[in-house]
Amino acid sequence: MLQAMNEALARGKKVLHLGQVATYIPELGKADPNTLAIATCTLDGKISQVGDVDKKATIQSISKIASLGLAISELGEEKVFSKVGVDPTADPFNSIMRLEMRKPHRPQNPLINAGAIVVLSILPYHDSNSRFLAVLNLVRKLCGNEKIEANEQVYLSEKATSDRNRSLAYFLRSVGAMEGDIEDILDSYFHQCGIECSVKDLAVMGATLANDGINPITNEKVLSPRVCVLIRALMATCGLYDGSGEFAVRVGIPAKSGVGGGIVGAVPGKMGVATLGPALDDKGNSVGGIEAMEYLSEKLKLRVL
Ligand SMILES: NC(=O)CC[C@H](N)C(=O)O
Repeated sequence: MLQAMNEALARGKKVLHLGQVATYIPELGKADPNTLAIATCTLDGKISQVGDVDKKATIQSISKIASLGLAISELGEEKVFSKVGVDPTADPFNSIMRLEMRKPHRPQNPLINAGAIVVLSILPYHDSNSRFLAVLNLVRKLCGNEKIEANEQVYLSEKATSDRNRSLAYFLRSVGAMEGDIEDILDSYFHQCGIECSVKDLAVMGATLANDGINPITNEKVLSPRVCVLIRALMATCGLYDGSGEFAVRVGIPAKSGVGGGIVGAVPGKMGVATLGPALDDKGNSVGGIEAMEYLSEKLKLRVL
């Protein structure tokens, strides 16, 4: 295992120069583009990790898995998927265009920004902080790490600059696709995107999703098997936005990326696999992470798609 991971790391490091760290959230611009780490967690709880494993990064869009899991668990799939669709998009994660063009004006899936914001708006909590704490609690359980916290600088940096997400949310409310206090809903969105994890945390999250909701480290039942089936299907089709098709062809594992540089993969019945490398391609996905996962998937025969 470790040998294959070290080879994957070397492959990934070779392409880091092709990517750039996200700068549209100013704090993310401080990340070191030359770092890359890989971790795996098997369903019998064995963790392996290589590379810059001490680095942490904010999970950004990976948090959308947790808020979706929470929403389906608390409200049921029928209610959630009456507000957001389950179809992939060929548009960037923060695109506005199709929200106006498509009728009804419903975000195409819960893993693009518009969809994730709508999902947060229907969660049965009364304010930003209680919504955020529920998502944080679920991330901690998925990762089996009670010490996970948000990086307040990254959260506040996004909050201070996120005109695009504000535009999405106010537009959605204007067409009746969501209700509520937009600034309060967005505050919990920015806060959950700022949750900070190590590559090991992400590998355990992937393993919990691969294990139908039972965390292989803590043995806690975190999500139901049905919720995990839905999340994995959406990861496979929408997890890397407009890069999802290419990722399915190259890697073949249900996965979710974030602009902090993380990618979480869930190989059903086998393992979680994660990478952390903040140099991103033009779709906001980790260049080194994709390259490393492609190698590892081939070498360890992890492909399921
Ligand atoms: N792709 C991402 O990780 C996007 C998340 C980020 N917080 C945003 O809304 O822009």
